[in-house]
Amino acid sequence: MNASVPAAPAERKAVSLLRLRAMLEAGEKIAMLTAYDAGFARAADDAGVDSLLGGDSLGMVVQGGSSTVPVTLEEVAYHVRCVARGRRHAWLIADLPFGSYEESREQSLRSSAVLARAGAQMVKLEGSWAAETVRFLVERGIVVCAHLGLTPQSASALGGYRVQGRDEAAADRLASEARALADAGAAMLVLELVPAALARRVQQENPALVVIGIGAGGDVAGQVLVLHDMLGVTAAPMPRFVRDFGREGGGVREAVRRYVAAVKDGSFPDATLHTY
Ligand SMILES: Nc1nc(=O)c2c([nH]1)NC[C@@H]1CN(c3ccc(C(=O)N[C@@H](CCC(=O)O)C(=O)O)cc3)CN21
Ligand SMILES: CC(C)C(=O)C(=O)O
Ligand SMILES: [Mg+2]
Repeated sequence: MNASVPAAPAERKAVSLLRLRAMLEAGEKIAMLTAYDAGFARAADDAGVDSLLGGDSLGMVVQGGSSTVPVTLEEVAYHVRCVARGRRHAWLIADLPFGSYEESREQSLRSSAVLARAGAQMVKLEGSWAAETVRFLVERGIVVCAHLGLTPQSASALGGYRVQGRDEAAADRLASEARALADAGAAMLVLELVPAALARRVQQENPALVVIGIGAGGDVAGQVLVLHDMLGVTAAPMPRFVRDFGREGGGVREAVRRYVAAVKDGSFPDATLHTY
């Protein structure tokens, strides 16, 4: 017997959709980050993130572009394949990039299959118009996340990276779009850059929908940030909803641990600093 040998750590189970729903029900906040390669995916997974998103934000933070619009399905699939090799526990989501799902339901299924083969467990698509596409995908066994509010693939049409759903009519419209997407079978919804009160309303009106906020306040199931932003890699100016978790040092795993802890204990996002 060797008293200095520590007990084996409790087995950490892979995060499933059921687990995410149970977290929502229990009020345990979900911590999500983007990831683009195996090394950072493993680091973030080790540090306890619940979910990883292979985001089309790769067009900005990896490729150095100024929008997500030029990103292709093949590029997302490449990065998701890398992330899938690094991930161990986190629920893996992949963005359907601009032009890969809008043409037809058939196109959306073909593109989703490419991402599923790359290792994605769920695909995410932007847009208030997408309920019928979501229904079609869900009926065929794809797990779908919708994305409303600031939808970067249509930022030009929205007038730039601006807060969405500010006035009452726009808020009501967004709330009914969220309901339609949930009714169509979306299991998750990313709400980006909307007032905290609107995000809270959407979560309350759709109690089984896992609502993940980014610049949407804290009264939702969980949070997502772009990895490069929360590590302090992205050059200023950053959106106001970002906090640099790398500033206190200790490396990537420590920074991600601080993010996960802050999401779980409700100290991120801060109601005055990070919400609109
Ligand atoms: N690195 C990076 N981080 C992101 O969060 C991100 C991307 N890239 N690319 C895709 C979209 C674009 N995003 C953005 C980009 C800029 C603002 C921004 O400048 N917002 C201002 C003003 C908003 C307003 O008041 O209307 C802010 O202060 O937050 C917000 C979201 C979020 N997404
Ligand atoms: C910021 C998140 C929600 C995203 O869609 C991305 O990183 O592409
Ligand atoms: Mg995206």
